[in-house]
Amino acid sequence: PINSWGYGKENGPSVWHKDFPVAQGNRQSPIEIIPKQASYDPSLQAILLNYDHCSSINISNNGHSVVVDFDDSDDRSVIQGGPLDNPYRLKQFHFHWGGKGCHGSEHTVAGRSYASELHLVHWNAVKYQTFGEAAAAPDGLTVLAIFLETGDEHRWLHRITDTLYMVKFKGSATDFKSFNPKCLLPSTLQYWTYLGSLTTPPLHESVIWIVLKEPITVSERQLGKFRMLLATGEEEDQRMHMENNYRTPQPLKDREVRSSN
Ligand SMILES: Cc1ccnc(S(N)(=O)=O)n1
Ligand SMILES: [Zn+2]
Repeated sequence: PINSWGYGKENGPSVWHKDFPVAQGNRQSPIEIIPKQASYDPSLQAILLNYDHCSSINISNNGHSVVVDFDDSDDRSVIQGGPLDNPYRLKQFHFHWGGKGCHGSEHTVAGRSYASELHLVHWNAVKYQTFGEAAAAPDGLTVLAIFLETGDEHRWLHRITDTLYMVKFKGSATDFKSFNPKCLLPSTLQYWTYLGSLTTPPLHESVIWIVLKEPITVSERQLGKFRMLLATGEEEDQRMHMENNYRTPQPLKDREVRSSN
């Protein structure tokens, strides 16, 4: 059935096109970013994140990733500037990661992949009434992508990794209030931007991607806690760890990648 997609051999990215033909479309994500081929665009503005009154609601395991949802009933948490024509509201953030070693990110940079990638998903509430409507529109969403590399412990990520045991099973959720994702940003907000898609089904071609150049550093121990999450529910007897939940780079086709600097 259409909702059984995953990252396994039988239901992974190589067969998603059967249920979601747009998987073979002209603006799919992720992509390999080749810095030397990106064009510096002086008209690109700085990214502005107004997350100060953000209100996270809960953290949950949807079987594909771990997701922190936000109250998007008003413009309290928005991203603006950069390539965007208007503010976009923060809806949720989630992660993609590997099994071990340095694979796990979705976007790659000149062939190099990172251990993980954080996606902050925002929607255009100026032009569209609901997230669902925006998710189907070519300028409906913007996702801020942040690379995670392994090294020293991240001083704030523990607030997330310490709760992961409570959402071990697919379908589990727990309260997760007043978490401001600004603490997960790198020190500079230089970025690449291009037009792409959701990287998981339904793969809608509705995302203005903003990929930060500077990764954040997390420890192997912190990353290991993500790998303890299960892609299976508490009632299922075949336990499957949630790891390698990333799609590999898709054809760039007729797109350009712009650089902020
Ligand atoms: C909300 C949502 C759904 C599907 N895929 C994504 S992603 N991985 O492109 O950010 N986000
Ligand atoms: Zn994602």
